[in-house]
Amino acid sequence: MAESAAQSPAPSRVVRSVTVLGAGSWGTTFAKILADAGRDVTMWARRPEVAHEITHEHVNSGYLPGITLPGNLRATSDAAEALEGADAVVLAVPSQSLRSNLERWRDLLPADTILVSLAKGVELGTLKRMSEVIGEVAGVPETSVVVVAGPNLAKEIAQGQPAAGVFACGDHERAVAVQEAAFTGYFRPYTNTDVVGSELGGACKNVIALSCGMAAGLGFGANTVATLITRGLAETGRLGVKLGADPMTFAGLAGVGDMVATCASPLSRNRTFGERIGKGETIEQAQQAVGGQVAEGVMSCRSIRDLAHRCGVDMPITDAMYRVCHEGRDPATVGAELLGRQQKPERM
Ligand SMILES: NC(=O)C1=CN([C@@H]2O[C@H](COP(=O)(O)OP(=O)(O)OC[C@H]3O[C@@H](n4cnc5c(N)ncnc54)[C@H](O)[C@@H]3O)[C@@H](O)[C@H]2O)C=CC1
Ligand SMILES: O=C(CO)COP(=O)(O)O
Repeated sequence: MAESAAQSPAPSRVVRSVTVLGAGSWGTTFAKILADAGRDVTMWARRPEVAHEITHEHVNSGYLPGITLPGNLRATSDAAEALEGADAVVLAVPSQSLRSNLERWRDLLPADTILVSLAKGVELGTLKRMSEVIGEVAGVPETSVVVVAGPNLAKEIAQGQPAAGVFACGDHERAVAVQEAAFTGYFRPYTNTDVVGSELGGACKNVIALSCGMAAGLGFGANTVATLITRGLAETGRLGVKLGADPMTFAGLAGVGDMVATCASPLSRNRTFGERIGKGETIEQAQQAVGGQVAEGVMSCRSIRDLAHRCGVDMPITDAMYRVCHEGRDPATVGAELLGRQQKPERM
């Protein structure tokens, strides 16, 4: 059968060895996917004891308790050793620390390696998307960065539960090469050329997941959550379109897919954080509830709000999350204000 134009062609670039920089929940899970797909994978962990545990005991007990990692997955806390000869380098640290980490790694990156971003956020201050930060720091075109997005709660994928992701890149050949490298029986990656939409989908849904968690914590049910998901998608789409995204991306894995998974799952750190706040806990208590891991939406509600203001885009739910997380406002009062805004048509 002739190959249809819609199918991904066989990659002309082949990714054999991959370095994953960051040994948190998604970094370790993504490394497991690549190792299960037969790649030669080395992880970098900040703490030597974490690297030792991954290599010798095949577990990362702090981030993925109960998960056995493949025997061909090894880790080191020496970034130079981890990066040597990598065909692709996966950046798996939180978005607000990506710049400072990458500045340390920049001179160690192999020439023409494929840079892959797992981070879902918008940088505070610069208001840049992660591929823009990576392009700037690494001195490569931002269009060469492969962005991973979609409904990918780490724990479920680490357990081998079926899921799909989307690998977005302006250079289709690079996206296809990473797609091929991460294709396993349980994880199905698609490609997309809309990097702006894919990155904004991933960053904005964390903020909306905070709001869904708060609604649940306040005792509200499925209608409230569905309303927040749908209107959250509407404000994400408004920002995305203003910044050049394809609106159809928000109907895909990076949009509605990730929005539904994160807003509905008790595994989501953002939703959990929001739920604790809704139940009356402080920011510090909510932070403890996510076990020291990063709930990206807490910082992203500020950067995305600033980006929306700069673009003249109305993002009322994001604005509400900013008021709760950064101005100490009461979630019930902010929720009532959100509901009582000037009435308007659904689509405008
Ligand atoms: N966990 C998940 O299910 C998913 C996470 N993501 C995104 O992937 C990115 C990484 O997430 P996770 O691996 O889950 O994060 P995590 O909080 O589980 O781990 C972060 C890792 O980065 C390292 N790190 C280096 N510098 C750091 C710093 N300054 N502050 C904090 N940690 C630092 C930590 O040691 C740790 O190994 C985030 O942007 C997240 O939104 C995306 C999809 C799924
Ligand atoms: O991005 C994620 C799922 O796609 C993970 O969400 P949390 O960071 O809220 O756990």
